[in-house]
Amino acid sequence: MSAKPTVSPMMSQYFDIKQHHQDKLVFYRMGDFYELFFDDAVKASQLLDITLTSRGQLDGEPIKMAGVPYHAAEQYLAKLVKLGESVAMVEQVGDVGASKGPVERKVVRIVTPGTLTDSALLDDKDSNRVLAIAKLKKQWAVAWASLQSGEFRCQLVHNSDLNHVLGRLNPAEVLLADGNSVDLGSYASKATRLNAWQFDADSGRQLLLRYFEVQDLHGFGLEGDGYLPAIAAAGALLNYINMTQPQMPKHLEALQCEQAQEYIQIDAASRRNLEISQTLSGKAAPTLLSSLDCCTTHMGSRLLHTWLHQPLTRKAHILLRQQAISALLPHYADLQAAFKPLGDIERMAARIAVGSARPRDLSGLRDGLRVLADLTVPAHADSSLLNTLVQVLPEGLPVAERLQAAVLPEPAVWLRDGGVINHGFNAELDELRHIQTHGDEFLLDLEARERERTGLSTLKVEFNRVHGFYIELSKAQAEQAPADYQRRQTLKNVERYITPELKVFEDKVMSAQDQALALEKRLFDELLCELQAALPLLQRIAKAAASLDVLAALAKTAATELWVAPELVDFPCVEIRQGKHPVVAAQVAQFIANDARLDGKHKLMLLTGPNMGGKSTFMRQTALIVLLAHVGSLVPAQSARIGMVDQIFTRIGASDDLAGNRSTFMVEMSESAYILNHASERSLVLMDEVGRGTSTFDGLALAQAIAEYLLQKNKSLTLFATHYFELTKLPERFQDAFNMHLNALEQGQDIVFLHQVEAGPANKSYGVAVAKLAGFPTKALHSAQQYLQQLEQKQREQQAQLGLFQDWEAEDSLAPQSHNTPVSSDEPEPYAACIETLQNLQPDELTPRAALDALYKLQALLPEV
Ligand SMILES: Nc1ncnc2c1ncn2[C@@H]1O[C@H](COP(=O)(O)OP(=O)(O)OP(=O)(O)O)[C@@H](O)[C@H]1O
Repeated sequence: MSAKPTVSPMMSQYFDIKQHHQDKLVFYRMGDFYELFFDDAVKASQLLDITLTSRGQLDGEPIKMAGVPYHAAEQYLAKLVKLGESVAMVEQVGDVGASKGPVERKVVRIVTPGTLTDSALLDDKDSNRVLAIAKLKKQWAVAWASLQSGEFRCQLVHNSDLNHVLGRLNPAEVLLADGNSVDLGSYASKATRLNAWQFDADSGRQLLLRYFEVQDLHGFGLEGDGYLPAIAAAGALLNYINMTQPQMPKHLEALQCEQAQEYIQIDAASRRNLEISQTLSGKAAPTLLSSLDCCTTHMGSRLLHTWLHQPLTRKAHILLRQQAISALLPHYADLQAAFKPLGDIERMAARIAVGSARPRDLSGLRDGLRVLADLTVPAHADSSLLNTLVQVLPEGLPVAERLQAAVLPEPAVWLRDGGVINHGFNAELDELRHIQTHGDEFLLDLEARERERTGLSTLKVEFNRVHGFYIELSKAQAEQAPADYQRRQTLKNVERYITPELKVFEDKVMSAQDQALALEKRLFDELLCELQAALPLLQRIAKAAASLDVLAALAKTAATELWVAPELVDFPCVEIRQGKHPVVAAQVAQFIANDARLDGKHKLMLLTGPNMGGKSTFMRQTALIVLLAHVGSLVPAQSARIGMVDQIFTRIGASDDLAGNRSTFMVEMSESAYILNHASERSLVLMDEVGRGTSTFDGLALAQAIAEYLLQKNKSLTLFATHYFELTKLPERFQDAFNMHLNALEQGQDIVFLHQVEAGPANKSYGVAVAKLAGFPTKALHSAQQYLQQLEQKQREQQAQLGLFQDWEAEDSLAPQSHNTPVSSDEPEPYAACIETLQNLQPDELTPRAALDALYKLQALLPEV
């Protein structure tokens, strides 16, 4: 498209627009359709499964074209943004009648995955964040925003921690400068590249100052050169939002700079492994979130998602939530019942902020604010958090009252239809409406009069949108129509007429109607402006309501499942009595509760037991209980004492990283390396069968080295599940390592899992029995059993030999000083002589001592052999 060929004026207009939006699909409005041309048309036809056709020609070649109807555009947009595409919406902005060439068109908004505001395009339970990554002189920072909640934050990060932050915030779109090479992992497909200049810190600062109308950024804690990358990221983000929206949203909160240590650090792989909000297979359920989400509102569900992904590190903050949940245990049902009629006031406020609110948003907001203002939550002496949240709610009453006066109880869906502004709100509107309502009386009167005048029984006075008012007569009576009836429309069975009197009336009503519609629109816009000024208040109320909703949901789970408040302590410790997995417990008929204990003297639990015995479930349940304790929730256990944790790491399961082109083993080793390099004494580490992605010896050696490193260097609290029985010897050398196992019963060839965690190592692996359970063909199973017996026999023999040698060596007086030193001071005998000596030994001379001596002599000779 570089050399512009001779093109039609319309195509020329299209090219002018397209050249500024090369990386987006351009939806070009043509009458009732949005049309896409050239490569955009090909791409859209593939992605949306719509017909690819052509419109006109360029240089003799047909111009490829695909189109979607205007009224159905939203569903196509939703599909495209889900696939990570961005779309520039081009509308006709000029006056069709007045323009000589093609009507003037402009990009009125850009729809991108992270900057959606249209409710039809958004997932109700997703926070839909857009995040920018900036790098200045080796220092990295991220800034993120949600146009739904108004959240606007930034954080300085280490390159290696980017992964944590992305996992925690799960942005729908990631902005970064062209040429900035960074490993986004699974977020690579969500990247939008911007020009490097858009990340200029000076321009960013100016933009932030203008947006927040402040003199400097001190108030945001962002002054000082160290924060330049954060300013650059926040500036680029603000600029991008501005670019994509029809008007700059007014509801972004004062920019907050977060500290990394505010939340437990959990890298993306560990989040996935714990199945916090997504199962390992990418589904939304069953997960921790899906099990706990009994929130009444969507904004509550979104906040719960955020809380679960951001376990707190400050004990005082955690205790505030814990106390609030405990205080709600007897009352959660009342609160949830009261919240039932509450809509998603957070999203209503967001649509007010971006100027896209519809009449029902205002009535919903009015009703929601009223519900909250009327809420009677008993004062809670035990929970300052509850008291603070509840106090915010009545603050919305003046806005609710204003909306009550301004908006009809059940306003129309679309403003363009009228019927939105309340009676008595504006005298002029009432007057115009009066003309219309009295019109009905006039029409009834006219109908009666005309019937009487003409004597025609089928005569009716009616109205439709296309033809306006008319008098209708049946075909049979049409001939008797008076002379002043002018024909307006002929249908199969009826004739329609207009009279001078009806025309005068129509003009009056129509103009009253047009005027009323225009006035309603103006009043609605004024109301939106008024509400925009109240946005900080609306957001505060929405946030308080969402928090109460989450606390009530967590209280409900805790009350129905009999969860307990964990005791939080300042030293590394996990002591869980009768703990349960919060998700699996609900899925199996009878879940077996188990104890878990890790502390300064019990740092590394070696967990053995049969496949399917419940090792992974037990490890994950321990981590999830620790995580829930830091969220402030009660936990599924009889009692729990949890030390404050800084990071949670998991190395569980085997999966290829196809996108990153890494093999299963490579993924396993990278994740293990990451853990060894980052885990601290206050970290919780879950290692599930490390080393199984390679040969037995390599795997065992690596697993052993990893366990020892964790014990000696990281000193983290570790759950280490393994099938290498050799590792169960570790406690002999390390006092703070200990063995536990999941037990099972063997019944003939079958196995019964008891799912009970007990002290000591497992004595068998039951692999073949599990294969039987899995439906192995009998023949294959039989071979496996035979191989197993052979291998076990071989191992027994080897161990017996080893035992024999060990016994011999234990006889101190007999043992040589060194294996490599011949026992006697004689010169080593030649190899053949040695063999001869051995061969010549009489049976009664063949004592262990004699055999050992001969062997040592042989060994000493080996280099020469
Ligand atoms: N405590 C428990 N009570 C009841 N059922 C359980 C319990 N723990 C696990 N299970 C059941 O056993 C199944 C297997 O558990 P899990 O995946 O934890 O075993 P595993 O020992 O890690 O197996 P593998 O070594 O093959 O990975 C679970 O899906 C669950 O249905």
